[in-house]
Amino acid sequence: MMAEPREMKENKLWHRPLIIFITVLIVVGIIALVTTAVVQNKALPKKYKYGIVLDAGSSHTAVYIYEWPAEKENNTGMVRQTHSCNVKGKGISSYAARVKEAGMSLKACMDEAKGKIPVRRHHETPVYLGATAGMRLLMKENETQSEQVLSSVADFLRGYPFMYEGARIITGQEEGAYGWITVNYLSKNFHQERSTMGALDLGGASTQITFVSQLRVESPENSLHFRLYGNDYQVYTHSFLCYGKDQALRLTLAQQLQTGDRHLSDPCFHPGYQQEKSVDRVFGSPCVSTSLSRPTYANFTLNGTGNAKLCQSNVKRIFNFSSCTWGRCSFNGVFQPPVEGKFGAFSAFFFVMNFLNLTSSSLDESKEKLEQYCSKPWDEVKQSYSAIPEKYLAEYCFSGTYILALLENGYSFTSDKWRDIKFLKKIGGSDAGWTLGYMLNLTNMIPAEAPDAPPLPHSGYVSIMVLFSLLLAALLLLLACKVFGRPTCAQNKYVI
Ligand SMILES: O=P(O)(O)OP(=O)(O)OP(=O)(O)OC[C@H]1O[C@@H](n2cnc3c(O)ncnc32)[C@H](O)[C@@H]1O
Ligand SMILES: [Ca+2]
Repeated sequence: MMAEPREMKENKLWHRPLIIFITVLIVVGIIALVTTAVVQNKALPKKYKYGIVLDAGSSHTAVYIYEWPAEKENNTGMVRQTHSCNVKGKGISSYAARVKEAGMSLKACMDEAKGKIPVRRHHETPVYLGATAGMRLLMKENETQSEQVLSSVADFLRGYPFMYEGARIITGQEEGAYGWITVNYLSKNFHQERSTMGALDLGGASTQITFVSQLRVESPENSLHFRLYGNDYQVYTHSFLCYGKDQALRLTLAQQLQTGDRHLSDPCFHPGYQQEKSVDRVFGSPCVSTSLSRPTYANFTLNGTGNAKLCQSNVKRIFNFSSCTWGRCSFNGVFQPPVEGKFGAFSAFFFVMNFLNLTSSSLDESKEKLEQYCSKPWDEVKQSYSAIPEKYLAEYCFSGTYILALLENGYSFTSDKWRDIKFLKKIGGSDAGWTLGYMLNLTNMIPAEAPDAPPLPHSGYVSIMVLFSLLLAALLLLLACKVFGRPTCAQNKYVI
């Protein structure tokens, strides 16, 4: 080995601290880089937000509590139902004659909501009340009473520590649209290219049908346009007031009472079923056409005969198929394009079809099973289902027949299209219904454009940062070795 010239040796001596300094600087830099990346991207402790929606239906009121992670509120599918409470008693429209009590009827469920939502979130939790067909009917009958009922519930809700956001009657169009948004949001159908699902809702006083139609929606009142998460949707919707299952029963009974006989043989009720009913209950409804003549007697006796075929022909009479001024109609002169795609059928569609065990039957099978069920003697039925309230039990034969007639004859779900209907109550733990869609819309949680997603998941981002930092360190060390030629660098030790 040749001796190094003296000058070179001196130069290398001052190199040592410089190299150490640079190396320390690089190491500190890398540590800072990695730490920043980790701290910056560390999953923050989840902060939840809450929302309350009261569904003031014709038959009853339900209170729903929703929850979502605050930082992800614009992502589809993040909001979920955490709690629901059924208000005891009937719907708010039944308080027309004692309006002061309407608000108080909500107390138990609202107190429960107070306990379910963390106290520190109360003041920022919005509360919405939406009333549907029962209140729409009361509004027609007696506007003052309907306003009084609404102000009674509004005043009561204002007394809670939540953020009161209004109590109003929603339109049938809104009810259909928000039901459609709910089922598709919960099914995560607004993602990219997934096709949407139609929504079928059967209440006590109205029923809604909503679906995406490729065919032009001829009537403007049935046409909705949405841009959600970057996609455009042309949606058909219609709400039939008076065609919920309770009002449909009244319409059917009123038709049958036209014979003038106080003894009504009704094929929609089980053989052996007998009940004294009030004429006023039937004809007092604003749904019962004034063109029908009202019997002079106060009560009539309903005798069940249990014949689903006859029941079906009675039920069909409440639909008017004779006039249509559009290209095609469902019934009562209402425009409807042919049904398209899959459908989710919820509320009473589910309660009834689930009870009758028809949720996965074909149309023909459903008709057959229903005939058998309706023909069962009432005593036998009562014995077999002693846990079910008589009010519901007595009406399943009628309700099942009505549902089949509405879907097949009303909306034209043929045997092959029948398979596209899924009877459901919940989707991933949240109830199907208009309430979630209503809240998502009012809190601006459904953006028109898709939110920017981070290009990498958190773990991937950190891994890449660490890998690149190490690579950078190795390169810099190598560079340092080349430049300063220290003996610590393996190859250089022998070269120099
Ligand atoms: O939409 P609107 O028309 O305002 O009415 P609603 O919201 O009160 O209607 P629901 O979906 O709550 O209920 C629809 C109907 O189903 C009935 N119902 C509820 N639970 C039921 C069950 O378990 N079995 C049978 N019927 C049921 C209820 O009495 C109504 O007649
Ligand atoms: Ca409803």
